[in-house]
Amino acid sequence: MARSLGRVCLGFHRLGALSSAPPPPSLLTSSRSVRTIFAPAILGLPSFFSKPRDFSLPNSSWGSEMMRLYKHYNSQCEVEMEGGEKQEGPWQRLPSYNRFLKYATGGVYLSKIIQSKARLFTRNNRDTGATFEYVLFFNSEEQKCVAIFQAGHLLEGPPGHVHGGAIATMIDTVVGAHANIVSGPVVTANLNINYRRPIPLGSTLVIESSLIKKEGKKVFITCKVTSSDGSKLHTDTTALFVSINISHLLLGS
Ligand SMILES: CCCCCCCC/C=C\CCCCCCCC(=O)SCCNC(=O)CCNC(=O)[C@H](O)C(C)(C)COP(=O)(O)OP(=O)(O)OC[C@H]1O[C@@H](n2cnc3c(N)ncnc32)[C@H](O)[C@@H]1OP(=O)(O)O
Repeated sequence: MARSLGRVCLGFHRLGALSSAPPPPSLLTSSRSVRTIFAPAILGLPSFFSKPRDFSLPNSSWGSEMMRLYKHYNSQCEVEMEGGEKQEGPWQRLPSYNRFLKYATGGVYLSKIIQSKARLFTRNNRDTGATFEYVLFFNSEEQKCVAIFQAGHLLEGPPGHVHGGAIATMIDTVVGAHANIVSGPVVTANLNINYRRPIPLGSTLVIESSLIKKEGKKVFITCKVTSSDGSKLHTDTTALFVSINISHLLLGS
């Protein structure tokens, strides 16, 4: 698949955090790169706006495995050419904010308080390291998405181990981001997870998704959760996403 296609932006995270009106649908499926779309000049924003926090950057709760894997993929986001010139590498780190679209209501009545306080489920804990610590990378040539995930102590299900719903949340996040990059706005229609081995709390995991096929409105993706060294398979998943019209989320149908 053409590389430019994979350089699809998730720029509306940023837009949603800063703008007072929903971005035009054309921006949501733009094929411009994350780096390009995030430039304040393109958004027409004055430079005095403070940047919203990007949760996918390292913080003090990240353990050595999390940091090792982060550096491994991050170092491949930009490569140095002969002569010292820098170029985009095979991987792209996807920034992550805690709200995509500030004024999306899903087409139903939401009170002003709910609208203003709504936050992305996986990015809503102020106690860093307690729940979902993760960073996503995308490789457009290989059509793969990889998340490095450190499972915090508040995600307990079976004693000492991660709750299956928390694992499903992370899988949905990775395959959802992947499907969105491939196809624009989508929702999960089916998520089929085989839980093979329990995951100890505090573990660092690699979640890797691969595109199987696109068929009209449908996107089929598979996903594996493994230990950080790849030696243990914790889950394998097949997922189906279906394209939606973004205006349904913004305005209702
Ligand atoms: C969300 C907006 C996008 C923003 C994403 C930003 C990404 C940012 C990056 C990262 C961060 C986080 C990322 C998180 C991601 C999380 C995603 C979620 O959790 S989404 C919430 C849970 N999902 C729902 O609530 C869906 C509820 N269901 C529906 O809305 C509908 O049922 C829908 C749209 C899935 C299907 O609606 P119909 O059935 O009216 O659509 P028809 O056009 O008839 O179906 C299209 C094709 O799909 C098949 N299909 C539909 N549902 C199926 C199913 N469950 N199993 C098998 N096939 C199914 C149908 O048979 C049809 O196939 P044929 O074209 O005829 O071949």
